[in-house]
Amino acid sequence: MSALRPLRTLLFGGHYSLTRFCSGFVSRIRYINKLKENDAACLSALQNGHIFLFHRLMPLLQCSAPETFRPIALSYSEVQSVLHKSGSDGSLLKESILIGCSEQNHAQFCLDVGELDPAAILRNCKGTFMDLRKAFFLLEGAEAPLVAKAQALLRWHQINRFCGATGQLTQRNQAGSQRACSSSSIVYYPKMSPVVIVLVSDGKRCLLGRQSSFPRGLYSALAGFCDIGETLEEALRREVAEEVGLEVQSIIYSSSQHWPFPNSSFMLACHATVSPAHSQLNVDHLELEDARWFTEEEITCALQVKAPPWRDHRPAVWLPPKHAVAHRLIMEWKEQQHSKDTE
Ligand SMILES: NC(=O)c1ccc[n+]([C@@H]2O[C@H](COP(=O)([O-])OP(=O)(O)OC[C@H]3O[C@@H](n4cnc5c(N)ncnc54)[C@H](O)[C@@H]3O)[C@@H](O)[C@H]2O)c1
Ligand SMILES: [Mg+2]
Repeated sequence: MSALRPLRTLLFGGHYSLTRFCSGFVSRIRYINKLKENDAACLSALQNGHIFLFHRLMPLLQCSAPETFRPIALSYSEVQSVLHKSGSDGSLLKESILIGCSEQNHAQFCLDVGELDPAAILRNCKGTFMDLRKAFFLLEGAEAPLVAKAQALLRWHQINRFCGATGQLTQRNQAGSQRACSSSSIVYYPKMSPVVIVLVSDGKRCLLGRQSSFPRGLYSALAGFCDIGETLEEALRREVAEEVGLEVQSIIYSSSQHWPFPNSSFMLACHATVSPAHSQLNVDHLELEDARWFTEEEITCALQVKAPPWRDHRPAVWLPPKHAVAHRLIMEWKEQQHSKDTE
């Protein structure tokens, strides 16, 4: 990395306040770790914990304010009652997966009730099952990553039921933090694919691109999966060269994010610069439908569009919503431009 940021920002990416790391944090982390290692302790925590329901990977949400939704935390006995009333014997509850621990020290779990009739479930508890692509942007700040993590873990268990070496069924531990094959002794852990995401600047403008699969008018920072054996910096330089034909001069790390779409990426977000004399784009149209330089004024204007825009509102350009790390990169760049202007 060409520049170091203050240690707190580097470690916590600015997403957390320091108060979160005072008393209670260490004990919560150790408690979660214990539940991952001790099946009996995890089962007992489940009986006193909070459970978030999903149906075929769609979270159960309740409307808390106009255009704002919250996941519903149910107790063990509430879920037991919902399952019984929906025609299940309740044994499904043991398939709950540990996702965290609340600040009030309640272990948090998720459970996919995809084999039951959703209408029967919803008759017995308030709320609605919503596609995560829609739900993610309607959730409050702290709850969106928790729901995304829960869905990622549920998906991982659904598609990793068999051992790649023996073809045998794998067995999960009670927390759902791993699956093991008794024949090969291979232990599988949930995975994220590292992706570099970069906001390139030529000093005055920033570079955004769009894929043809993006919703109309959406422009974002350049992104790409890291190849095996690459460093973050190598992946970033390669992606920028591949997608827009530019050579970056400097790289500054910003922050990171788990991104659930389409399948658990670990987004590593950076700023990079190119020389204004070498900022002519040569876009690879197999990868990107379009890439363009945007001025600060154009960014300010695009940020005024509510993201995602209403279906009948078709803005020419709009930017990733606040939960996306691309949004954070754009805001940081804008702030930096502003501080340059006032220097
Ligand atoms: N959170 C955000 O702000 C944000 C913003 C932009 C993009 N993203 C995410 O970044 C991810 C990567 O961006 P991209 O699509 O431009 O990547 P990309 O430029 O690397 O192109 C995707 C292609 O890379 C290949 N690939 C290589 N390794 C892969 C792997 N491990 N998994 C899947 N495909 C792999 C596939 O052929 C795929 O079609 C996307 O999943 C997107 O959702 C997140
Ligand atoms: Mg890309």
